[in-house]
Amino acid sequence: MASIADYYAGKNVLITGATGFMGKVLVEKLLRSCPEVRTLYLLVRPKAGQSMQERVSDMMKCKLFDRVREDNPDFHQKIVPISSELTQPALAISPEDVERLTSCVNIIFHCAATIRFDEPLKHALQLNVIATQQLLSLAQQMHHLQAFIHISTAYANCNRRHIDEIIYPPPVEPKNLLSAPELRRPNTYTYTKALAECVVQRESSKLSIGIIRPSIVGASWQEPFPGWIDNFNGPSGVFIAAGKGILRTMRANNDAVADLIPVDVVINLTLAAGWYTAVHRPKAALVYNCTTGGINPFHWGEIEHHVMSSFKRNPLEQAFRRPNANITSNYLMNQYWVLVSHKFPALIYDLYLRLSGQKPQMMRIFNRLHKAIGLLEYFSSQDWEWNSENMNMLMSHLSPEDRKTFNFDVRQLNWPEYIENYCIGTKKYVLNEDMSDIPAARQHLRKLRNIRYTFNTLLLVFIWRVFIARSQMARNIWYFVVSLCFKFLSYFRASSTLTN
Ligand SMILES: CCCCCCCCCCCCCCCC(=O)SCCNC(=O)CCNC(=O)[C@H](O)C(C)(C)COP(=O)(O)OP(=O)(O)OC[C@H]1O[C@@H](n2cnc3c(N)ncnc32)[C@H](O)[C@@H]1OP(=O)(O)O
Ligand SMILES: NC(=O)C1=CN([C@@H]2O[C@H](COP(=O)(O)OP(=O)(O)OC[C@H]3O[C@@H](n4cnc5c(N)ncnc54)[C@H](OP(=O)(O)O)[C@@H]3O)[C@@H](O)[C@H]2O)C=CC1
Repeated sequence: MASIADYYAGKNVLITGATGFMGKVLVEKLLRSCPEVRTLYLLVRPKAGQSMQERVSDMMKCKLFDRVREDNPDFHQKIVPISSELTQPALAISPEDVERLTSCVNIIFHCAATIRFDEPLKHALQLNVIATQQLLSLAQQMHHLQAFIHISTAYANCNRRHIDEIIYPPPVEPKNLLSAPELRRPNTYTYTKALAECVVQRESSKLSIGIIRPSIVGASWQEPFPGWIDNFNGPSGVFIAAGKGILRTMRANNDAVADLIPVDVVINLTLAAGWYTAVHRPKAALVYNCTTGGINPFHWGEIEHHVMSSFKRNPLEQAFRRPNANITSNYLMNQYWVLVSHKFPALIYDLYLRLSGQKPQMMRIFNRLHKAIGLLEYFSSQDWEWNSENMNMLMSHLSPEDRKTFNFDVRQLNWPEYIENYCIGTKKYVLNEDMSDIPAARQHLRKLRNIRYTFNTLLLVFIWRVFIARSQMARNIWYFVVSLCFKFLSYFRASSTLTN
């Protein structure tokens, strides 16, 4: 049977969401590991004053593409951007482009979505559900289509604790969408992704379909290099906030499984699923839960430990305080620490800014942080069990060579090493900080530690003085402790003179 790279040779691939985090990694891996692929058609919209061509050429200049550039400096010739706004009727693709796509596309990867948890329901439905439906209609007009791969999320059915690789009944009948009385999901994102799965499944008698359900997608594990990440989504923003010493507390369950999955693992599985769907043409849509928890579990408490230790060794520049975040599942405890470790220092710092004639900003930053972590806590406070039989089945169909090139065997993942590279990745690729500045960043942390020691000592002395002045008992304790110290010191001196 043809290897994965052999299968993609000469194929025309259509990708939505190629400018996003996962889409970029998909484009890069296809170009690097399937160098004979014919053309990648990317559905892109103009954005922020840039045309779609400018956006795609900027994307190809990014460091992620360094290895591809080395192997094939002309790789951009394989990329054809197609103008498309997915929320518009017929995806706003011109008739000429429709003609072109329907005549040649062999495989579709549908990655585009809004992943914001606070997206207004109407827009989330428009993009995650209705655009998916429209893309499926376009797919049905394609004469040579062999597979349609839809990227969903492992949390589409987060109202269940155990999640099989099946499509569950939708939270509401998709055609009654806008009159739905309640979400029955923590946010509009998971709700609309569940509906999208249902919409996709309904076309599975007409198309060969695969559905990939990744859990929390994190930085790359191995490819194209360890630690690549380019956004603040999910845990990345939390890690950065903790590394900067801003985030000191968060509600999470230490013992719950932290189901992170590296982006390169998801993309390798996606490409392998594309190959399997096209070659084996399964009768029903196959769902692949792409998770780590059941195979190589790691917990939020362990993540906290390794993130803190990594940022102490490789500090971020200009940290607000020394990294020292603690997670707790106790609501009251968390509220206490929010008050003491977030709001109080923010208040003092803003006061300092005001007094020095600058604009106060710390409280505003903390309010935004609290909004963001408030939306994530649902996922860090409980755990789920995902069945991953289809992932194992797919692995068993790969040749030994493909298992190496398209590795998605997370049993080999060494978590402490992965988290270290992840934290360094946020520093290098999200914050664009230079590794050569680490000695200065360490020096800054030492300065912060000394400020904290001085502040704590002054505070202690102040409290003690106030206490001693008011209570006879406190004075007695004080004299007792001081005389004990003197006795201990003189005993220590005497014994050291004797031994000399
Ligand atoms: C050590 C501790 C260990 C414990 C650690 C526990 C981790 C527990 C993770 C669970 C994770 C579950 C994940 C579910 C699994 C999916 O299904 S994955 C899909 C994941 N989707 C997301 O993560 C999206 C969540 N984000 C959102 O919904 C919105 O961004 C938020 C959080 C509501 C914020 O909205 P907003 O205030 O309007 O801000 P937004 O426009 O997004 O961004 C404004 C600016 O802030 C930046 N920013 C955004 N978010 C952040 C952030 N978190 N921090 C800093 N800056 C940020 C943006 O880059 C942007 O910068 P500029 O472009 O203005 O320069
Ligand atoms: N990140 C994660 O942790 C997880 C992600 N997923 C799923 O993986 C997929 C990719 O996620 P990720 O890469 O992280 O998301 P990103 O937000 O990074 O990328 C989203 C992509 O969709 C495109 N897009 C959004 N709106 C439109 C529109 N109206 N018209 C055309 N294109 C549009 C964006 O284009 P533009 O650049 O123009 O905005 C971008 O390319 C999604 O389906 C998501 O649900 C699943 C589980 C976890």
